[in-house]
Amino acid sequence: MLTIGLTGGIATGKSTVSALLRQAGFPIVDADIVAREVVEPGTPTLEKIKLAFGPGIIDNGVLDRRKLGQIVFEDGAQLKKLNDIMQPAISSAMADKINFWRLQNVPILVLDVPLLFERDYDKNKSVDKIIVVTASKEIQLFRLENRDQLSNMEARNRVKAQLPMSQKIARADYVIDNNGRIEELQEQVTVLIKKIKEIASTHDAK
Ligand SMILES: CC(C)(COP(=O)(O)OP(=O)(O)OC[C@H]1O[C@@H](n2cnc3c(N)ncnc32)[C@H](O)[C@@H]1O)[C@@H](O)C(=O)NCCC(=O)NCCS
Ligand SMILES: Nc1ncnc2c1ncn2[C@@H]1O[C@H](COP(=O)(O)OP(=O)(O)OP(=O)(O)O)[C@@H](O)[C@H]1O
Repeated sequence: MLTIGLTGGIATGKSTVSALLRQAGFPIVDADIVAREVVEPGTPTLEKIKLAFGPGIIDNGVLDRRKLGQIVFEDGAQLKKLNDIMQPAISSAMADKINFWRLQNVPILVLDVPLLFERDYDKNKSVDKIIVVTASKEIQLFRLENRDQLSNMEARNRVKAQLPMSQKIARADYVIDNNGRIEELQEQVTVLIKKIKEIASTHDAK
């Protein structure tokens, strides 16, 4: 199985690329979805978050993501506290999902992981090739503010919580430039899909 890591800066367009790869028939494991699943009502991870951040963070049994986001992205110590709780649960659920697809004998698997480098997916041989989706800081902030209804400062804090884009680009096998129109993004993804299929056809079964 050829495992492709898909990452980039926040709001640079990973989910948009991921949707195109899914349309091409590639199975996807999405770390943002996993991160939501592990805090569903009644989970032990949600209970830990309640203990750490107080009962006000839960509304009718459901995690108040907006409130928690406001707390953690403006205070590094709070973000670390959340990461320490979430990381083991996310990493174990990710491993289960990857294993599921391995057992299905799929030739290609895409891991959509915003924090791929921050969580060392590149170091422990979890991925064979890495795609980084990039956009200028201005475009990134503009898309983030609009998509998540954040102030400029809130958006900047979220960008700052991740490894700088230049370091992600330096560690990429393929870089997708998403500064332009969606059509231009689609063209780059089409070329990449062809390349990935070629590599998968010669990749050793693992
Ligand atoms: C703080 C939370 C509740 C805010 O929820 P919200 O719905 O506003 O954002 P969402 O989860 O959709 O994440 C949006 C983007 O924020 C970035 N992001 C999320 N968590 C983190 C983090 N811990 N550090 C840096 N960036 C992060 C990612 O680029 C992600 O794609 C949520 O992001 C969360 O639970 N984060 C911790 C879990 C985690 O590490 N997720 C990333 C998986 S790789
Ligand atoms: N080429 C583009 N032109 C205009 N808008 C775009 C383009 N690409 C993506 N967008 C929009 O920008 C926003 C961010 O894109 P997307 O959600 O795909 O980013 P992401 O990298 O997955 O973000 P996150 O890190 O938060 O998961 C979305 O609202 C999306 O519709």
